[in-house]
Amino acid sequence: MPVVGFTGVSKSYGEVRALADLSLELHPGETVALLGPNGAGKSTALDLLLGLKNADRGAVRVFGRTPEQAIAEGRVGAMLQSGGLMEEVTVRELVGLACDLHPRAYPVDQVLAAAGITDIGARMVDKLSGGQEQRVRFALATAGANDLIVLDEPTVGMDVSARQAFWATMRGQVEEGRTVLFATHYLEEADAIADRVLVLHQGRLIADGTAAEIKARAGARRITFDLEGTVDEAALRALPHVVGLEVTGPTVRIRSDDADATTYAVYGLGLYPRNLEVAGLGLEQAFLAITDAATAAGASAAGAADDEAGKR
Ligand SMILES: Nc1ncnc2c1ncn2[C@@H]1O[C@H](COP(=O)(O)OP(=O)(O)OP(=O)(O)O)[C@@H](O)[C@H]1O
Repeated sequence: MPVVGFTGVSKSYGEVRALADLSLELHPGETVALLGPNGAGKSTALDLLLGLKNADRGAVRVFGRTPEQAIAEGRVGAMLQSGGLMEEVTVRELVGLACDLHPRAYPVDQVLAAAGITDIGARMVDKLSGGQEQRVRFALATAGANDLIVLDEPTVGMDVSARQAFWATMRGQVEEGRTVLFATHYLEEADAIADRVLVLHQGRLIADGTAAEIKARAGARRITFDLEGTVDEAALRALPHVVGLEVTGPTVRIRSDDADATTYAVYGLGLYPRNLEVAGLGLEQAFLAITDAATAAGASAAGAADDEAGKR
């Protein structure tokens, strides 16, 4: 049974369509990054998964149950961006409360230690720095033995060492067999941590695979070299497998989905490229390439629809 199942899920806020016919499954033990530009629908998807909002159409299942049932059974822990922490309590009291409420709670001291906040246990919650507050949220999400942990931009506001400690703790959770789903704008985190990456764009799933697969799909490699004399952009653009071209003075940057064939063809033009480098695209560049292509496809589909409407 999948840990999470979205089947044909749509959700709108008035005129704004946040999710459009979204279907996906998460499997036990996966660490999944949910990526997408601002407004892509990530938080909406997580809110539906946690039963905080209802879908207009389609079904959301968590361990084969409704989100509310799965949460009531203590199978899901969540760390969200929104919502303030309770005031006028200490960190230890707040985490203790979360442990009291959890059907499968860990001892408070263990939760505090795992989140790296033992030393601020006596501090009032409303006196914390942004990064400390994030760690407290993390402690609340891991107060008990959850099978699924859902994190919305978990490391925002954390410094470098807090981030490293956070992900080390999460790795420990995954090693114990938990499934982790996290939304993020930090693509290097997705690349380093996730074994599966989902890309949402305008409420639709436009990519689903390992980071390596997504990089490969995005037009894979970047070829950079310098040329002497005038650069014939049209000739370079017409080379086989070129999916992007950028020329700055003597420097040519080509994005190619077959770097070997493109490089061979550069020599075939009788050119002598200097300082030649071939490098893989990073996940960030791949993400931009995929989402830009989806935006362009959406715009041309809208344009075609307008043309059709114009003909009528
Ligand atoms: N309560 C709401 N009322 C009206 N529109 C909303 C509401 N919540 C979200 N939206 C809209 O729905 C769309 C999806 O929003 P959502 O917050 O799910 O995106 P996101 O991918 O999490 O974005 P971000 O990366 O900026 O956090 C956006 O266009 C947003 O403006």
